[in-house]
Amino acid sequence: MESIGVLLTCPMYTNLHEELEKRFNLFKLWNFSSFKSFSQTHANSVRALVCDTKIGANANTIDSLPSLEIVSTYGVGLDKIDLKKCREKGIRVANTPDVLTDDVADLAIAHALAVFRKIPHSDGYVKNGLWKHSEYPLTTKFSGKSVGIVGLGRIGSAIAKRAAAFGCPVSYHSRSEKSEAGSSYKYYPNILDLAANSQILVVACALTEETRHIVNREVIDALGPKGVIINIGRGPIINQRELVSALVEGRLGGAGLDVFEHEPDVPEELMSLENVVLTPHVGTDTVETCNDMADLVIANLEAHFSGKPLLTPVL
Ligand SMILES: O=CC(=O)O
Repeated sequence: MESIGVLLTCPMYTNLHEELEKRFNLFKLWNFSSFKSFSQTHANSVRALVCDTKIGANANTIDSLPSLEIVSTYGVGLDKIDLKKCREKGIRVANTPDVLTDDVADLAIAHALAVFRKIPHSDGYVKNGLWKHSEYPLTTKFSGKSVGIVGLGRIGSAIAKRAAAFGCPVSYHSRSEKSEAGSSYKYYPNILDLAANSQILVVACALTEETRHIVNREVIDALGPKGVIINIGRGPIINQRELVSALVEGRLGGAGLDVFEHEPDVPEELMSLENVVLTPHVGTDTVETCNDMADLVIANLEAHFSGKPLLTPVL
């Protein structure tokens, strides 16, 4: 397959780059001054595109690559891929679900614990020598808090399982009631009712036109000044301006955020809040999971170019 042109949209994971380079004719977009300068010389050679959550495959990219057959994304989210365009042009799409579920769910729980028990803040307290002067103030219990999950897909379900193990009653909102959730988790057809009946709201749904800003001022106010929002999904699912003002004004109790509306920019107002825990979109970023994701990206490409069924097809 050495002659098959594969375009990598941005730096992802060194092992993935190396493994792709062994198997394909790999083009790294960031080695060119612009997409235009790349496509002027190499557009016809590209039969596959490997993208991620930072740089995906928009309509312009897809239209500029006349030989494109498959988009294999290093991640589960599809919000940076123009799926409609891929469908129209018969371009296959694959992602890396399942292998990353545990890590993202673990991080959601870690964020909840970090916010309620103020772990990063109390870590700073010890490291800055403040413990010698006074005891650390009391924090808030996480076990047993009611957890409302927005989106009970693979990741949302894994978070529900973990939250239940902490004795947290779990409810959820999604487009439709999930039969497999049975009587374990209460379903709210309306996100406002979910927020009003939860102490923690965990955002775990995909970003789509329907879910953009689904967590708005009303939802934040329904959660209230003791409520906590955890977001391991995508930044734009929450109206970030409203989230920041609710945190600054004390209308929301705290937040654990792995994703933001304009990554890597994070609102300055959040930096000094001790009830806010921030991580740089690292839900899937463990060595184990990144290796599994890289293997899956490659396995999907190899399956496609050998005429076999994709392992994890989206389209
Ligand atoms: O954000 C990470 C992913 O979509 O896999």
